[in-house]
Amino acid sequence: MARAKSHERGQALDAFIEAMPKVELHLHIEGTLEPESVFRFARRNGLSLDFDSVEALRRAYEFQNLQSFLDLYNATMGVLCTEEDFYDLTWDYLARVARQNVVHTEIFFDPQGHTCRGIPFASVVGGITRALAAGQQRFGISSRLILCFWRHLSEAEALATWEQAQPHLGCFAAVGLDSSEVGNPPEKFRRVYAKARAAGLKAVAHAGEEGGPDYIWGALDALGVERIDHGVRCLEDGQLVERLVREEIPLTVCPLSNVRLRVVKNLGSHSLSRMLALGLRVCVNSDDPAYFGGYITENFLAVRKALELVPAQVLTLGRNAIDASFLDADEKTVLHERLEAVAAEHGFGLGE
Ligand code: HPA
Ligand SMILES: [Zn+2]
Repeated sequence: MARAKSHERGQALDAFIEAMPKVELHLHIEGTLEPESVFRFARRNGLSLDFDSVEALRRAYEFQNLQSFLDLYNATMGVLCTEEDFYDLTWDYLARVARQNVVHTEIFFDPQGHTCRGIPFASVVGGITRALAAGQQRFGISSRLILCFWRHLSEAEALATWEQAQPHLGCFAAVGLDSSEVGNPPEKFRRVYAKARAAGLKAVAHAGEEGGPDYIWGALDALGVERIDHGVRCLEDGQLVERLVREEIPLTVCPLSNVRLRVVKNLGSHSLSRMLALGLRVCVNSDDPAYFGGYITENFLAVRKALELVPAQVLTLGRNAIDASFLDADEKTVLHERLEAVAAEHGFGLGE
């Protein structure tokens, strides 16, 4: 009887999760490259692949750690060649998450993964930004674009990328830092981040995914970031947790990614609930959904079930994402009102 009741409550919360207007803040657009699209882009660009079928490629989506994922991710993005490819990739993502009620998304892209193959910077940015504008028109999804530096490359290469970005600065809300974390600490990118912040961009960085708490301290102190991407390893350092809580630094947590990259053993042992209880500003995101088994709704549904989240926790995650976004205050107010309205319709009112 008690079990039936709790099953019903779970189902009601899942219905709310599906309907909830969602904000995504940690999404690599190249990580939305579904196996079918890898083949479609390869075909139209006359490229051959190391895999002879979509199924064979999907079977390769089995990772031991961050690096084994990055090796495949960096290789498959090689099918993206033309502005049209970047447009289609971004459009496909927006069309898919429109069905998941995503209302705002802040998207990373990795320019160095393309310019290193001779693809013009302008083709990459042009295709993505045209699709984002079309997505706003067609689906009402607002967006921001975040230029990421690959941290396994040198500081000089990041500075050269920053120079290439100059004609397009109006397209970017922020700079970010991704790729192989351990051995490539934030301090390596102090100067390029200083330039980006001086140009009026905001700053975020992946830190505390595979790297320890030092990488989070470094991102805050050397790079001046406003958000930490992942950040789950902050729990190993009480003083750091205190600071993140006190300074209200958002952490863009990606549960399915953490499982697939073996940052955590399984979802049931994920620290998301603990982080919420500590007052950390966590939100739920998909990272590289084509590779990790789910977009934002699947991430929410999976943690709801594995961690037995209650409505108040789901609402806090939704509210945190709105607050952590780079939208202005009026835009945030509108999204909060939309979220609370849908929550009320589902019987999960304010104060839950
Ligand atoms: O989760 C990630 N970590 C680091 N680099 C990445 N590039 C795409 N996804 C990731
Ligand atoms: Zn990421």
